[in-house]
Amino acid sequence: MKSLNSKLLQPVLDALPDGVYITDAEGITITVNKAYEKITGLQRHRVLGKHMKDLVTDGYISKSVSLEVIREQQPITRVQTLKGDRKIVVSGNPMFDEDGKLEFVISSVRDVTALLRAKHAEEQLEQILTVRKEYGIDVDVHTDKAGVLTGTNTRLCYKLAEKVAPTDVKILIQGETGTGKTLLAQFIHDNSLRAEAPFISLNCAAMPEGLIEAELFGYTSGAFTGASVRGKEGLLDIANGGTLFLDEIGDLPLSLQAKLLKVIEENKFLPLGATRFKTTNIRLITATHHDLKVAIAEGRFREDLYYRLQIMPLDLPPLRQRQDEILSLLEHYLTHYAKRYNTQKTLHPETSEVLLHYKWPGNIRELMNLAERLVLITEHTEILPNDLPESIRPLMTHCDPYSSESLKQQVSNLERELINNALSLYGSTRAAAASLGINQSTLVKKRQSLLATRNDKS
Ligand SMILES: Nc1ncnc2c1ncn2[C@@H]1O[C@H](COP(=O)(O)OP(=O)(O)OP(=O)(O)O)[C@@H](O)[C@H]1O
Repeated sequence: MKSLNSKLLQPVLDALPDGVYITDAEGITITVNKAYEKITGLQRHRVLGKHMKDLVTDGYISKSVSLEVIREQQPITRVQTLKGDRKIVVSGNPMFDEDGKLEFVISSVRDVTALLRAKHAEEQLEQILTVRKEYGIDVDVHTDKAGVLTGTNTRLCYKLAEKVAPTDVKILIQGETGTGKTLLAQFIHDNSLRAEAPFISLNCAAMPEGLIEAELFGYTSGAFTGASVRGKEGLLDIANGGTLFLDEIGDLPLSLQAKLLKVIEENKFLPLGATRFKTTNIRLITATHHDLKVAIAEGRFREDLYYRLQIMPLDLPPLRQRQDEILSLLEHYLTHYAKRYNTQKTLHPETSEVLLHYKWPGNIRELMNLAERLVLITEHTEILPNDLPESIRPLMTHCDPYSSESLKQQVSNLERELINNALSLYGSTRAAAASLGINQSTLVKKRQSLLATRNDKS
C-alpha cells in the first residue's frame, strides 16, 4: 500500500468541509477525513487499510466510485443515496505519477440533501404557479364535445354510465391509458344533474405529493414558504356543486388517501395551514389503470377507500379488444383531421387490415395521433400500408400490394426480414433460431441461401 505523508496531510484534510476519501491504485483505503466520517457515519478505523471491494461486500458502502476510477482511469462523479435518504455527490479523481501510472484516487464527498430539498421546494412552487395559470384558462368547465363512438364491448359500459349518471353514486373507471376514461367521466357529468356546474379533472400521477395536496385542498396565506399571500382555493372548492374526476387514483399518496376518505365520509376537508374545516358538495369519479387490489395487497392503497370509490365500477376494455370500433374510429378521426387540414384521406383496404390487427398499446389516443400524422404527411388521398410508420408494420416492408415481384420472391423477402429481426433482437444465431422455432443450422443455411437469392437478383 502506498502511503502519503499523513502527518502533514491529515490536519489539512480534517479542516476541509467536504468529505475526502483516498485510496491507492489497487483500491486500498489510505485515509478519510473528519467531514467524511460525519457525512457517512463511517468511522476511519473501520475503513483504513481495507480494500474498497471488501467495504462493498461487507455492506459499508453500496458502490465504490474509487473502483470505477481505477477501472476507467479517469474522473467520475456519481450521486449516491445513504441510509435515511441522504444524498451525496461523490467525485473521484485519479492521480498519476510522472510515468503516467495511477498512484492514488482522491474522492470528494458532498452532502447535497439540504440543497436538493430546497431545489425541490422551489420546483414545486413553480409547478403550482404553472398549473394555476393553466386552470385559469380552461380547466374549470370542460367543453370538449368530441363524438363518442361505442362498439359491442363499450356499449354496455356507456349504457350503465348513462343509467347511474343522474345519481351521485361514486364511480371507479378502470382501463389502460388512452382508452377513454376521461371522456367517459365527462359523459357521466354531462348526463348528470350537475351538468351546469364545473367538471374538474386532476391526474394524480402527474404531480408530486406536496403539489397534489395544495391543488386539491388549497392553502391559507403563509401555509408554506412561497405560498401566495392570499392563499388559494383547492379543487375541492372549485368543483363544489359539480364533479371532481381524479385520474390515476392508484398514485395518490397514502397520506392524501386518508384526507380524501374524510371528504367522502363527511364532505369536509382541511386546507393546508388552516385550522377550520371547509365543506364541499362534489360528485367523485375516479379512474385507474393499475389493479388497485394489488396496490392494497402491497400496502400502497387503503382498502376502506377502495370500497368507497368503487361502488359502481366501470371497465373500459383496451382498443385491441374493441375490434369493431377500430375502423369507425379511424374513419372518424381521419375525417376530423382532414377537415382541419383542408384535405381528404381514405384507407386502402390493405391498410385497414393492418390497422385492424395492430395491438394499439396507446389505445384511442395513439389512434388519434396516427390519424393526424397520416393526414399531414401522406401525399396521396388513399393511405397505403407503406405510409404507416415502421413500428406499426414491422414486417410489412416488402408486402407492397403493387409489387411486381413474384410470390416466391416476396415470401423470401419476408423470411429474410423475420430472420434479420430475430438476429438483431436476440443477438446470436442460436437464440434467434430458438425464437423462430427452428434449429440453429437451419437458420444459418436459410440465411445464406436468402442472401444468395438477393445477390443473384441485384
Ligand atoms: N369512444 C370514443 N370515441 C371517440 N373518441 C374517443 C373515445 N374514447 C376516447 N376517445 C378520445 O381518445 C382520447 C383519449 O381519451 P381519454 O383522454 O378519455 O383517455 P384516458 O383513458 O383518460 O387516458 P389517460 O389514462 O392517459 O388519461 C381523447 O381525445 C378522447 O376524446
